[in-house]
Amino acid sequence: MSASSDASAHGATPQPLTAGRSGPLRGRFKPPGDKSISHRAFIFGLLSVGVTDIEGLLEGDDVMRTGEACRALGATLTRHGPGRWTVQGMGVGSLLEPKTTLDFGNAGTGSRLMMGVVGGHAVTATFDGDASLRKRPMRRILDPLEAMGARVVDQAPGGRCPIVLEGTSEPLPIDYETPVASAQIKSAVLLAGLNSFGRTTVLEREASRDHTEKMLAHFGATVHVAPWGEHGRKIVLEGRPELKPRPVSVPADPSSAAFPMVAALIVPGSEIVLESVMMNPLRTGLLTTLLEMGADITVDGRRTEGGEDVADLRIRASRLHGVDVPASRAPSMIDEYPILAVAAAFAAGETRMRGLQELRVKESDRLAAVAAGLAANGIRHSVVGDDLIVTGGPVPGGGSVETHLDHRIAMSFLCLGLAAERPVTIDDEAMIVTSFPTFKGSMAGLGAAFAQEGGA
Ligand SMILES: O=C(O)C1=C[C@@H](OP(=O)(O)O)[C@@H](O)[C@H](O)C1
Ligand SMILES: C=C(OP(=O)(O)O)C(=O)O
Repeated sequence: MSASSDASAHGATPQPLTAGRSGPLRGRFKPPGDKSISHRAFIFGLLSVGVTDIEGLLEGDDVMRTGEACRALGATLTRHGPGRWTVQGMGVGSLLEPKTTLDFGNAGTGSRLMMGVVGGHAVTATFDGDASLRKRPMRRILDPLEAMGARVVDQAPGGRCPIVLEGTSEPLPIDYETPVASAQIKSAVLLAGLNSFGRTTVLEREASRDHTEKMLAHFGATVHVAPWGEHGRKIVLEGRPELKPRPVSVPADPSSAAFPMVAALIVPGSEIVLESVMMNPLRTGLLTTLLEMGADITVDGRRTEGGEDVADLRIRASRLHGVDVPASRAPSMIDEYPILAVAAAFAAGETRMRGLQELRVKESDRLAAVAAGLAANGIRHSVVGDDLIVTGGPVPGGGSVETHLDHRIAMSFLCLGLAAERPVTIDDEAMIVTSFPTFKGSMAGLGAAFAQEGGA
């Protein structure tokens, strides 16, 4: 049960990749489907009776692992074309016991949301994943699930995967205040609460992404969301709804859009358009921050697609300046700090990113991984408590970056290399498939080519 070393933890030879100085980026494309909504599309398909149609699904490894888990719990998943899937569901209360371990690979969201599903059903399942997932804290999910009546049969030290979870056929309705702003904790509790005879309440001090609440309502559950405290929310779910299949159209992922967006800002002469990017206000913290930094980004054609606001973003290379990013903004851009640090490296003056403690428990310790990557490339920075401070200026580059099985570290430092003085190499590109499998092709379409080792 011990974690293997990072470099070979996905069972394959590491694949280094190098990014050198690029000419101007030009062109337009629609980033891939949102990862959060794609996981949930499969899960809500499983929990509905009948056939759910999905379009625009992100076919990244993380989401495919969730799909496999849905199959193991009884759903029939069929692919009809790129991003087009149907799920023949089982319904709340009617899941099958999985015969094999649910292997979630690199996926925190998939594993944690599915723990909620299993915890609220009369099934026992084993949860596991790669060396990165095995390091991530799961007590934050298991604690509320135990309060609802689920039982942890086995767990690795510190409440980590592999975990054997025995769910309950009648989860107790609870009122639960999440200890950190986390859509994964909130979602696990709500998904477990679906099979409860009572009302499940989740309280969060800072609002986190609200895709689960929106999709619960879309699939026919009764869910009330109200403001709570200064920035928080109270979510109340009535248990035992019969979820009805509803079509899901997955909008483009703002967390994936972030990479070409920052690349276009820092590579001189660039001008690109990113089409139909989701503008859910609980996901747009990076856009807000980049605009404050002086980014030339125009938001055109605001419209609604699949229940979410979307827009086309026109991004032109810009002279950025440093800003102070408040901790209260973190939930709306939690996955975007590595690429914001890259933007900050090219901005005049200091950028202070406050309150990044949750970055320490992502696919890697992102605070440490970003700091190491900045150091390797000659960028002035410091970590003070949970704040990251980056001082922009000429970016020497020339560094080798350890990605620690973290897709966002990999893509961020490749983008850095496109505008640095010397090429930047990452130790392994393999994890990029978890969230943005078409990253290299999309970037190449804009004119940014990366080179395998020896081919630079
Ligand atoms: O619910 C989700 O889909 C996600 C929630 C966030 O995690 P936390 O809830 O742990 O902050 C985020 O980092 C992750 O990429 C996706
Ligand atoms: C944190 C992330 O994902 P997850 O928690 O699902 O592994 C991410 O995609 O940046």
